Amino acid sequence: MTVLSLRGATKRFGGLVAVNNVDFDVQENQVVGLIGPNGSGKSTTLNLISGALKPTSGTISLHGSAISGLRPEKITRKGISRTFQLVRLLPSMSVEENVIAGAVFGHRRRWGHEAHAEAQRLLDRVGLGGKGQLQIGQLTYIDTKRIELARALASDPKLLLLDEWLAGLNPTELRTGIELIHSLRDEGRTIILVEHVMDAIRSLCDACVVMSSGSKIAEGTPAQVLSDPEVIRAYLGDDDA
Ligand SMILES: Nc1ncnc2c1ncn2[C@@H]1O[C@H](COP(=O)(O)OP(=O)(O)OP(=O)(O)O)[C@@H](O)[C@H]1O
Repeated sequence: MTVLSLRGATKRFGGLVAVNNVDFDVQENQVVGLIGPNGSGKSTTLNLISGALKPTSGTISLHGSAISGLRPEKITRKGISRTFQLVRLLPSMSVEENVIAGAVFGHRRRWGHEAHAEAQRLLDRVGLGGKGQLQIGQLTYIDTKRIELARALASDPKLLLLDEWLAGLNPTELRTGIELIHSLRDEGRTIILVEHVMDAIRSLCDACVVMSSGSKIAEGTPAQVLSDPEVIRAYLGDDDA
């Protein structure tokens, strides 16, 4: 079953076309990698899906209903939740309170004791068990990424958007992170990940969409797209061509 469809999705910033007429579908329970060189439009595409930005033209549908143009909180309530490339947390709140904020405002809204219990479960899940009472400023970078994931999961999303969530992790943490994403898929979630870590793309993704200069240039399994000459050219640049 198709969870998400982009048709002609386009975003202009003045004269710059950051996302140019992009089409792709994401099937239920798939992990889809959105890859491409720096500045190719991946984060902007995630922003169009999550509602942080409105498309200039084109349509984005969730389970067949258009969501393009809806406000981000409406889209979250419909079951899409995300992490940000630059971690965004509420610095004056504790770790647990940040996760509870996700539960209160999300798709599946929880309050009081239920929100607290769920926050504890999610903190355990992402490897932050016992750290719920710490302040955000006391955490390492990696732990802030873990909280972002717990906060995104607190709304019980059907579709999870991960924007370079694995960036900056050391090899051991990367293995743990990849296992964590696998386990999220195993519990029935659909995931789109923007990622530069190719080992993660190879081991996690059922399908990849490759972008370059705002356009989709390839689509297929990781093995297919990563051996596609146009994709290799886009990553390496045309200088040696
Ligand atoms: N708010 C904005 N205003 C103007 N230009 C923008 C804005 N956001 C992104 N851009 C431009 O749109 C293009 C695509 O940027 P985007 O961040 O989507 O690329 P990306 O593929 O996610 O890159 P990276 O891998 O470096 O994160 C870039 O040229 C960028 O400078």
